[in-house]
Amino acid sequence: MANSTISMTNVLEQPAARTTAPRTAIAGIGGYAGGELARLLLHHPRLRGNAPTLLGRAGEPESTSLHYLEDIHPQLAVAGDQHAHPILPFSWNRITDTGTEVLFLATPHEQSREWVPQAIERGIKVIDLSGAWRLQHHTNRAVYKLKDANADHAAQLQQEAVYGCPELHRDEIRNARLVANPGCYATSILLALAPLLQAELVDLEHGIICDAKSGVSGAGKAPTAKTHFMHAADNLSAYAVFGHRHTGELLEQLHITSDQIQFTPHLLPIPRGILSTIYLRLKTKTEAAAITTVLQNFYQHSPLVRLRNTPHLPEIQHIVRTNFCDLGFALAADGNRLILVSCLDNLLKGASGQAVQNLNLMCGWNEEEGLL
Ligand SMILES: NC(=O)C1=CN([C@@H]2O[C@H](COP(=O)(O)OP(=O)(O)OC[C@H]3O[C@@H](n4cnc5c(N)ncnc54)[C@H](OP(=O)(O)O)[C@@H]3O)[C@@H](O)[C@H]2O)C=CC1
Ligand SMILES: CC(=O)N[C@@H](CCC(=O)OP(=O)(O)O)C(=O)O
Repeated sequence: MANSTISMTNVLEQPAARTTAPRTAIAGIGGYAGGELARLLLHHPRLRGNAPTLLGRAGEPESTSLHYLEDIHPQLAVAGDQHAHPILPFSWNRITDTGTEVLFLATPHEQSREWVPQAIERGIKVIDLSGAWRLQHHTNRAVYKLKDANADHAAQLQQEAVYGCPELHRDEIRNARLVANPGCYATSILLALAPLLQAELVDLEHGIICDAKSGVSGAGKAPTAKTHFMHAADNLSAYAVFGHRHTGELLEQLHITSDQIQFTPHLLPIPRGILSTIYLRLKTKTEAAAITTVLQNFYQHSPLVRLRNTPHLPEIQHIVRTNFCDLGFALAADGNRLILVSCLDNLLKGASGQAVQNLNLMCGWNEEEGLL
């Protein structure tokens, strides 16, 4: 996909909407993203009476005490029923016995890399929230140090994997067997930049700077020295400078080179939310109204992208616990220097909400169903 052909796959042929909902399953249910996925699927209007199968790690003994969703994610408890949603150990027999048609993997990259081929072999579609299948170029993927049991099969599947950003790849997602859900930072930056690059407005000679900040849940539930309260609280720190693994997603999806973009993530002392501030120069002096028109046209059929009217800019408090990405911009008086601000909830539009948006597309439903 060249810059000039970043697709606005908005209103092209839709497959017939499924009238019967697919059976779904979630692996990695104990994690932050898995918990949000469970919440969204349990309340999805198309999945009433058709709850997802909730899966823990493989081989867990059936008798451990944490066997109900309510135990791990008490916010999802049902009044009067402490055992509404059992969690089962992951097993392929269980997945096939329950008739699972779509498997969500909210698991670490290495585990997703291993399980995706096994699911596809069984005729099960996968929406993978990890980074395992997002990158087509092996040089970009090398950062994950992934190992494949069958390298040829993995290479074929890799080519088939669709990058699950609905605003960029709607049509491909509708017909996909394997959707690689985007990274959270990558989603926020891609949604801001794609319209302007498609319109060929950006002066790439001057380069683009992406200064992004994320809440701590982006790092998952296992605490580390960096995410420990004593390090993260009352603090703001840059990390993975010139080396964050989402850079590859930006390069591949925007068709730019590493010398044309600099991306620095920061850890914000809040639980969730990402704010990306993106600095660039335009090729020619441009009116703010022209930028607005480019964004409005690009997102006219994208119900989960909200454009803020200049001079208002997106803020984390307006997107937390929503499935939206909010976009806004400010143009300098010279008509040349542009600052874009993009904001989303890393666990929702940056992960689980986007995964459900992809499920909706795969089922021929409106992409915002269950997400507003
Ligand atoms: N957090 C975020 O903002 C985002 C996360 N993602 C991606 O989504 C995925 C899940 O992230 P997140 O929820 O934050 O991570 P968490 O660390 O919070 O949860 C990971 C889950 O995976 C389970 N798990 C770990 N190892 C295995 C294994 N070998 N087999 C089966 N299950 C395993 C854990 O089990 P247990 O409960 O037993 O520990 C846990 O339930 C990751 O790939 C992450 O990169 C993507 C976008 C944003
Ligand atoms: C704050 C924080 O640590 N954020 C995570 C990104 C979360 C994300 O999008 O995850 P994946 O690409 O792993 O799926 C990080 O920078 O590694």
